[in-house]
Amino acid sequence: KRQRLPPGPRGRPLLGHLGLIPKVQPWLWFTGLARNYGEIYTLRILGRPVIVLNSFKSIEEVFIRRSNKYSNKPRRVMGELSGLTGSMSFMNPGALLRNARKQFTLELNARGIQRYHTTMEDASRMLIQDLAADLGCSKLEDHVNRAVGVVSTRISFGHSIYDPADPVMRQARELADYASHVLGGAYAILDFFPFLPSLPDWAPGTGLVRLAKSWKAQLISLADTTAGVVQRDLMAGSAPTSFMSNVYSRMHHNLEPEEEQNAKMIAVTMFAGGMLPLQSAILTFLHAMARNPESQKRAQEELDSVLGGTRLPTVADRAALPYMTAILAETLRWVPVGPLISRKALEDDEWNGYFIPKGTTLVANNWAVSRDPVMYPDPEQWRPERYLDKSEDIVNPWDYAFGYGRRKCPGLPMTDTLCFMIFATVLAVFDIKPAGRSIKQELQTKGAALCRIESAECIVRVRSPQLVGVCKETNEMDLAQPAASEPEVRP
Ligand code: HEM
Repeated sequence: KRQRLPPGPRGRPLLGHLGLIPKVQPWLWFTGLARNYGEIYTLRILGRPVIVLNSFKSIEEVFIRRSNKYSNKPRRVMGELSGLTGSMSFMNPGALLRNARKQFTLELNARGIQRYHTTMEDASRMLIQDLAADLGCSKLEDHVNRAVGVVSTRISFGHSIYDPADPVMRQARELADYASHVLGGAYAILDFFPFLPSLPDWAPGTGLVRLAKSWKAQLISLADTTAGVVQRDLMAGSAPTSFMSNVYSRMHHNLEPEEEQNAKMIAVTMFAGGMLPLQSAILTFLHAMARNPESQKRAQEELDSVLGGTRLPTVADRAALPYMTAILAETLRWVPVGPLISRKALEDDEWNGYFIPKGTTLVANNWAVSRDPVMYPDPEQWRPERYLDKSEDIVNPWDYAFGYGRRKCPGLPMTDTLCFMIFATVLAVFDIKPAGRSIKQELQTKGAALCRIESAECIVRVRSPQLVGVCKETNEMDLAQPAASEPEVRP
């Protein structure tokens, strides 16, 4: 019997489903289709198949068990034109990606990240100070960006940038935002008509090419600026430990120009690439706490029982705070930062009685996984307890929220520790409350390749003035210096 693609909804003549996929919260549309067409279905875009996988089991079988065939990314011409193919998320498997992931992981695996624990604890305290000075949370996103930025820049090139309006931070945030739109297919017209870039400048559609060139210039300037800072510090003999300083020191400054260029791109990815997902997770947490006072109270009781209300949490307290870890798991599930993850089939394949032609785009619908009512009863409800009840057959959100197989997010260990520190410190010091009288019941999300809640809608009230005082003792000088207690773990 001739094998076929998974069945799916009918599209329009020629266009297929092009134009039918909503620009706002597309993950809801993809998930809605799964209710009618089952956990695997096919869409068509201009005649090309797109297979959507909507269950953890099917994604695991394809993206993880067959990751040798499904680790390629769909082509993004706009990414190529703007130089983004030098950053990991846009690379295809090969020596360049292998090397980038190896270097990244060497710096930020669970052991490597220990060198930055103190920086993370200090950044959490800085966030407390910012919130204490703005209890109405009128500049909440700035405060979150500052805390995340301080850690990301410190790890990547050794300097903590405190001002969210700093040009380097602004450029990095803009670039990250642009990259997430490219990944999310905002400029897909170039993928379907890849000849557009070779048309003369005056031709319609070529404005995108000029736009790509300006982003490329911004990317190069950012990479050169940060590497320049590290070189200056090394010359002065005062370079704090960081990814970039470690690369230069390890290679005794004998880097080939191409190796140096690759390392610079990894450094930029390390701080710019992580900022938006971290920001999303922290805002989700604050929003969830504001609308779930019972859950907040339980977490605070757990914190008080361990800290006695007299000291701030540290990374070492993690094992004694299982409910805090459950809150982090529920944050990753409730608003999955990467709701739709794409791959391209490397070769013709057969799976589950279906034929998958070479070049087919496959989409892992992480939103659908997070809403699976069998794994997560009442999936729209915020319920961290679900991870503590060992009798429930439950998939750990760490197994999908960070992606799959050979492309799984290398920022996981950093996220895990930083989010834990920030969540625990905020709850030890503040009560989080809704910003208005009531809070919208329906969860509103926004974004492209990266998803986040529309608005955190919260304010804070000090529950421990004593701990706010402890946070004030952390000053910016402490953050700027490598802490003496940071262990040296590099081989
Ligand atoms: C809440 C935090 C985060 C979440 C939920 C998250 C999620 C993801 C997801 C879903 C992917 C796609 C994986 C795939 O294609 O299978 C990814 C890739 C990636 N993430 Fe994260 N991420 C987070 C934080 C970070 C941080 C802090 C960094 C940097 C320090 C980072 C760096 C990267 C990189 C470089 C890739 C590309 C990997 C590749 O394509 O090989 N992420 N992340």
